[in-house]
Formats: sequence, structure tokens, C-alpha cells
Amino acid sequence: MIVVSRPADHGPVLRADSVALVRDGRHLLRDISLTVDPGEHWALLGANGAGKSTLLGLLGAVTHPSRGVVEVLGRTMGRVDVRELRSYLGHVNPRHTPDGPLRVRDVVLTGLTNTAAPVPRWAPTEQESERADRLIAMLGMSRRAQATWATLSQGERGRALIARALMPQPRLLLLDEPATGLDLAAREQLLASIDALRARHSSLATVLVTHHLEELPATTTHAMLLRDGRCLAAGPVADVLTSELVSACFEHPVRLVRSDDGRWAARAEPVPAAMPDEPAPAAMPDEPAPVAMPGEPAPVP
Ligand SMILES: Nc1ncnc2c1ncn2[C@@H]1O[C@H](COP(=O)(O)OP(=O)(O)OP(=O)(O)O)[C@@H](O)[C@H]1O
Repeated sequence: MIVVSRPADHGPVLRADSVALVRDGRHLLRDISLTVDPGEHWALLGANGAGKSTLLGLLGAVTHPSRGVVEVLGRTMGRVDVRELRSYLGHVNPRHTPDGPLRVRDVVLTGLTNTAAPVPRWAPTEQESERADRLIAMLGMSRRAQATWATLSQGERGRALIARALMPQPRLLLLDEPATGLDLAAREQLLASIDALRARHSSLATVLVTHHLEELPATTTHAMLLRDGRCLAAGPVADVLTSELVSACFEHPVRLVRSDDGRWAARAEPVPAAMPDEPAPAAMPDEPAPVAMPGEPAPVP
């Protein structure tokens, strides 16, 4: 049966139960379970090729699982019209390319039709136009609202795409490496915009994919670590973003630090080179727990 009604606006925003995805006989994801409730802000972390974008595709109703159940906004994948369901999600893909020489405001409005170009003979209502302007202002893009897409910097595009994704007033916002390619200032502005957005919309849930801990907004509440398509750990950030688990996730010793402003930084620990005829050193030496130096942010165990 195809569902054509607006999804329920209560209950978990996302639920994945023992999900697997197989392509060409290869498991890209195995046995992934996850529940995202309103107001939660998840980070999906893992090395290149760990399966982050693949999982985001499942959570964003873009792909179907080979096994297991995925529920998006209370609807079970496989039993719903995914195109309609997707129109209730905000999906920020930094590789999104508008079709034609559109201005920022036009691109933001295409978030309502979930298309790359304005739909012929479709026009936004007055309310929708006002909402576009409000979101453009909220993302700090008012002065660039009439600029054509081609003239925008990478950071401006990132913020415009978040405004676009928010047009249908989604309960769920999916962000796939939103800070990729941004310089320091643009990244910081983007993260501040995401923090402000979350503070303003307390029931919005978000899932953000990255492989850089420095790109996590301070408002991140939960994290899932993926390695080779499997979930290594998932839960509240304080339990999951530890030096030990992140080292295991990236298969390299890493020291994690969370600063007073709630942001994370990761430093790769040097791995001593093996000398000829000596056994190779262990990938993660069994070191004592790091100790905070006076005036330094506390290391995360
Ligand atoms: N359609 C597909 N068919 C076969 N293999 C695929 C397909 N899509 C992705 N893969 C493979 O699945 C693995 C996971 O890819 P995915 O893009 O999800 O990783 P990722 O964690 O997002 O990586 P990155 O950080 O590099 O973006 C990769 O080895 C990739 O080559």
C-alpha cells in the first residue's frame, strides 16, 4: 500500500533495526541498529569507506535495506512512497547542483518541491516566500539572496543548502559532510549556524556525517562510530567519543580533547617505526590515561 498522508509528527524520527545493505555481493553495512528521537543530534563518524554516506542514504529514504527494517518519520521503508517521504526530510548534500543559472532565493525555494530547478507553473505562496527569506536571514545569507549560484563561495553554498533543506519544515535534517572544502572561517560560521538552528528548533533531529571531529558542532548529543560497515559504538557523545573508541574506529591511536566550548579536537598519536629485526610496535600502545595540563582542555579518556 502506498502512503500519501503526512507522516506522524510524534515518536522516533528514525529507527533502523538490524539493517544490512549488500551491493554486488559485498556487505556495505551489517547489523546496524539506531533510534533517533526528536531533539537529538547525531554524528556518524568513520574512516573513508566505512559506510557513513551509505547509511545516510538509508536513513534519508534514498536506498532500501537488503535486510532489516528502516522507519523514517514513523513510516516503514518498502511500504511507502519514498519520493513523498523524502519531501518531509531535509537532506543537505554539498554536491547538490541546481539546474540552470538560479539565484540563491530560487535554490532555497526548490527545497519545497525537492527538485534541482523551479517546477514549471509552480509558485510559492506568500507564506512560503516569507519563510524562504527568514531562513536565508537565519543562515546569514540575506545580502547574497539575489546572487547567482555560480558566484557563491563554497561556504555560502553550504549555508544556502541548509536553508533549502529547511524549507519543508522537516523534523529531520541529514547533513552529509557539510563542512567539506570550507576554509576555517566558513566552517566556523557554518557550525555556528547549525548550533543556532538546533537551539531555535528544539524538536528538530539531525544526523551529520563527517570524518573530522573538528567539524562536529558543540550541540552534538549522540554519535555512532562505523568501521567497515559495522557499528563499533553508538550512544550519547560522552560515552562514544572517547580516545579509545575513536582510535579503534580509525584503526590508529588518537587522542581526543573536548574543549570548554564543547567542541572536539583529535590528535593522532605518533606510531614508532619498526626497526629491522624488531617486532612491529603495537598499533595502540597501552598507555596510562592522559592527564589535563594546567590551562589546557581536559583530554577525553
Ligand atoms: N552502489 C555501490 N555499489 C558498490 N559499492 C558501493 C556503492 N556505494 C558505495 N559503495 C562502497 O561502499 C563503501 C562505503 O561507501 P560510503 O560512501 O558509504 O563510505 P563513507 O564512509 O561515506 O566514505 P567517505 O568518508 O570516503 O565518504 C565504499 O567502499 C564504497 O566504495
